[in-house]
Amino acid sequence: MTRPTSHAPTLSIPAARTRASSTPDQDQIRRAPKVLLHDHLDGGLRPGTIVELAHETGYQHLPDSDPAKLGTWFHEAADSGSLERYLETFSHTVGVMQTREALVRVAAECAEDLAADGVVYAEVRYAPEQHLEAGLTLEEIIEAVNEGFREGEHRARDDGNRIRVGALLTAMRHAARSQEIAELANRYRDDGVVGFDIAGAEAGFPPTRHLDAFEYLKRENFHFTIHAGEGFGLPSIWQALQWCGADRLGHGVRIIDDIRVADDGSVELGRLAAYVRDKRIPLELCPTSNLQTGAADSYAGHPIGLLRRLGFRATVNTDNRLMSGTSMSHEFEQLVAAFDYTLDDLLWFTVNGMKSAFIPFDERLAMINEVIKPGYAELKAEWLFR
Ligand SMILES: O=c1[nH]cnc2c1ncn2[C@@H]1O[C@H](CO)[C@@H](O)[C@H]1O
Ligand SMILES: [Zn+2]
Repeated sequence: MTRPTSHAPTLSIPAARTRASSTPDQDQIRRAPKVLLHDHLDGGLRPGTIVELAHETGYQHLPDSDPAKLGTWFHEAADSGSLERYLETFSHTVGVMQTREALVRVAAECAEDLAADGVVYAEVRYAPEQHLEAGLTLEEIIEAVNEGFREGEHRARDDGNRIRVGALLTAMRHAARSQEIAELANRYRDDGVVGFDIAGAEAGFPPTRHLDAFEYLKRENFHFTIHAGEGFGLPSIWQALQWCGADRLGHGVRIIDDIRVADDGSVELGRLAAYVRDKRIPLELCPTSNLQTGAADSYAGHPIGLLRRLGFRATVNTDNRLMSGTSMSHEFEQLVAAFDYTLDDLLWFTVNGMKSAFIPFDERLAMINEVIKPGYAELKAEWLFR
């Protein structure tokens, strides 16, 4: 009697696991479904569009009229190490975004560009009060941007890319229009606007200056995020959460100041950091932008590595694609290079982003289960067909 030869079928299992979770390449990162919660409309224009709009609208102050050189100018000027100087560059983008046509175009191209980069859900913010110079009303501005987003979504679909874009209305923290902008955000909540934000220089302009606006939004059961913990540290984060009641933190990267890592590698969270982690407060982290404004030194040294390990609700974002010469794919590429992240890590950040979005829960869940997870599952199986 011959005994059947025994094979070792388990051999292929660890190999499959290793390959499925190996380092994603550039093309996979681009095709991976991505979620973007923190992107400024006036920080993401195509350089060629700025040049054309400047010509059409008579804007005379551009530092360069060659699109490639202009793109480089933005990147270099924003690379100053200071948030205040970084923000000065916005005068040129805001300068060419003063007409209805310009706003529609910029918003449409924004949606198209994000979709081409594999972003499936984005919340894009801008400050309506900065687009009043040529006589548009705040309502006309909001409607023009909404129209542009819808147009961009359609054009993306024609190109085979699916994206959904919601607007966040920002009030400038040095100004005094936050109540008015908050009311407008609430008024347009069923028409393209998903939340509210404050932005601009942080030091010297604490979020409590705008407490009325935040309390109003809370009474209306609406959503808001607050730029905090970028140009200023823990007190700003604390106010944003405990006085103003922010749903998310724009950046929030300086929460790292409340985390102590001992020489033996043990980690201790201060009360605020523990609150942020335990209450699952989403952090809209923007690595490249932080390098430019001095909030972090290098990708490898960026707090996102530790925050991810500690299980904070960390999300990855672009902030300003033009000023930072970045995209969601570029942010992910840098993190993969710095932290050796796998597709599973990128999926984790993406699901965190979608969980933290301001659209209804059932829609977030459907995005996660029907778009994001299947997208990553497909990428993870690709090695089988190579
Ligand atoms: O990272 C940032 N921190 C604070 N403010 C910002 C940042 N990026 C852009 N803005 C400001 O937000 C306005 C509306 O989009 C921009 O005009 C810019 O002044
Ligand atoms: Zn920002």
